[in-house]
Formats: sequence, structure tokens, C-alpha cells
Amino acid sequence: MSRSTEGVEDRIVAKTVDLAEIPIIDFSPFRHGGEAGKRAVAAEIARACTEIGFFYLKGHDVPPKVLGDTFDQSKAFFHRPVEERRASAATLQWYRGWIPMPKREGALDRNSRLFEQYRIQADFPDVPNPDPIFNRPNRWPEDMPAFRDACETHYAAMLALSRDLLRAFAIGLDVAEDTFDGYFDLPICQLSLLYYIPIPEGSDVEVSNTVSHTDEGPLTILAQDSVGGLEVKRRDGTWISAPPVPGAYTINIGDMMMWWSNGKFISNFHRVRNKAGVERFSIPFFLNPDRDTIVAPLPELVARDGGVANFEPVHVATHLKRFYARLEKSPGDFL
Ligand SMILES: O=C(O)CCC(=O)C(=O)O
Ligand SMILES: [Fe+2]
Repeated sequence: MSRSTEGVEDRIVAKTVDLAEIPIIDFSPFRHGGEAGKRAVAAEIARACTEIGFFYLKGHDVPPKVLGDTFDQSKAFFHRPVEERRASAATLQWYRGWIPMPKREGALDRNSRLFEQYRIQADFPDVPNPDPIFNRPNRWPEDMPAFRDACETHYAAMLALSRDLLRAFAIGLDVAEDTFDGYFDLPICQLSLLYYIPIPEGSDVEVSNTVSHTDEGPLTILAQDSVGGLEVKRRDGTWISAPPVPGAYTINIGDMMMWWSNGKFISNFHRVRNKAGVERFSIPFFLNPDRDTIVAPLPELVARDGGVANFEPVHVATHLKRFYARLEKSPGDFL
């Protein structure tokens, strides 16, 4: 995630606006509605990606049990005593598993990071890979086999849904439907189980659980519990709430899809502020391409934009490594 450096935007308290601002899109005609259904859904998605970079997706055919099981396991894990959570803690050398909240020193501020995480990444044991950060296996709580099952099932379901979404993006961008297919043979995605504590009452207005940021990869598929707290920046700089919609995923464009689309699709700023007074769970799936993909504005779109490429080509593994290294060096990441 790209962390924004400005602070002023966080001072503007989000106002809840009509949900119409983040559309709820039914994906079923894309798969079951013939060519016309496909094009209509792709057009709706493209509009949302162009205007705000976020949309809700229902009709995705992911069985509710897949999500229910992962939330149940996540809750069970984060409710364990800290010594048991620590048994599957990430280390600087093996950055998968449980990542605690930073130690608190002094007053909370916008960078306080008020959440714990369980991080799961692509796991390709048979593929030679020179980067320790990408070639380590996942860590699992050894005495919770159902935890691993739920996460692996969830990961596979999100990757499958992502493949269809990439096709919808391509159609919406008016390029060949299979434009992105070849970049996702062994994609280095990430699934995070997130556990947010409530922001203490009386905290400064700037305090967030997650600072304002954009996501790094092409797209994120987020499952939220019923608590709410996600906020999305509008073009005019104000913030709106993106509350959970039952049965729908919250989907957003990340930086790499913005680059591929030459800026047509927006990788929008968002943040989490859990003001509900209760704990919150969420599960984002961060789609990433294959490690050696070079992401650059698609030539068809550059041509349409008068030959102007708005972004430089980026090597996926180099970019993500730089990002993870920044995260790893955040002070107090490890208790
Ligand atoms: O938990 C959420 O609602 C959003 C999390 C998020 O934006 C992220 O982890 O990148
Ligand atoms: Fe994010």
C-alpha cells in the first residue's frame, strides 16, 4: 500500500453519503447473461473504476460458507491469548503469519496502526525463486487445521473471482478480453486477516486504524464484517463511508490497474477508522501479477491518449519488495 504523506485530508471528517456514490454491481449477468450481459456489467464496473475506484460486487457466486468459515477462524485466532498468537508470528526473515500492533508510545496519531494482521501469501513450493520474501511457505497456527483450510479455500475463491474481474476490466477498457490473462500464471497475491481495535473515545480526529493509502496491486477484494469504518476519498477531497453491504464484496482498483489503464481507472485513497466502539474484522485479498511482470500503460490506451504514457513501467517483484521492506522497517512492527 502506498502511504500518503499528507495529513490535511485526514482532518476532514467523513460524511456518510448516499450509497449510490459507490455502486452495487450484480456480477451474475457477466457470467450467465450472454455477450450483452457481459458488456453491460463491464460498462458498469468501468464507470465505477473511472469515477471513484470502488464498487460493491454481489452475484459473485462465492458460497457464503467460504467467507463465514474464514471470519470464524479469524475471530478464533485473534481471540487466542497473545502467547498462542505469537507462536505463528511473522519475523523479519519470514514475513508471513501474525503481525501484532506496534508498541504504543505516547499519544495516538494518524500513523498509530491500530490493527493486528495475519498475512498469507502465494505459496509455490516447487517454483525456483530467488527472493526470500516470495519463496517462503506460509506459516500456520499448528493446532488450528481448520484455519489453514478456510484461508486456502478463501484464497482460491478470490483468485478465481479476480480472473473474471480482470476480463471485465479489459472489456470495460475496450481492449481484448484476455489482455491481462497472461500476467497471472503464478500470481504473488496476499490474503490478510485484519483485526481492528476500536479507536479510543476522545482520540484526536486524525487518529485512524489504517492511515490513508492506496493499494499496490491491480485490485483488492475486501470482505467486511458488519461493523463498518472503511472510508473512501472523493475527487473533491471529502471522505465518504464505505459501509459493508451484506453478501457483497467491496472491491477497489489499486495502483497497478491505474498504471495499466494509463490513469483511466483510479487507485483511490482509503482508510479505516473504527469508531463503533467494538472490534472489527475484515479480510482483504490483494491481487498481484506474476513476479516478473512489467506493468506499463497498455499500448492501445497510450495510443488513444495521443501517444502519452502517464506512468513508467514497473517490475512487479522489485516494486513489492521495496514496499514490503518499507513495512518491515516500520518501528515497533514486532513486539
Ligand atoms: O479493512 C478494511 O476495510 C480495508 C483494509 C485496507 O484498506 C488495506 O489493508 O489495504
Ligand atoms: Fe487498502
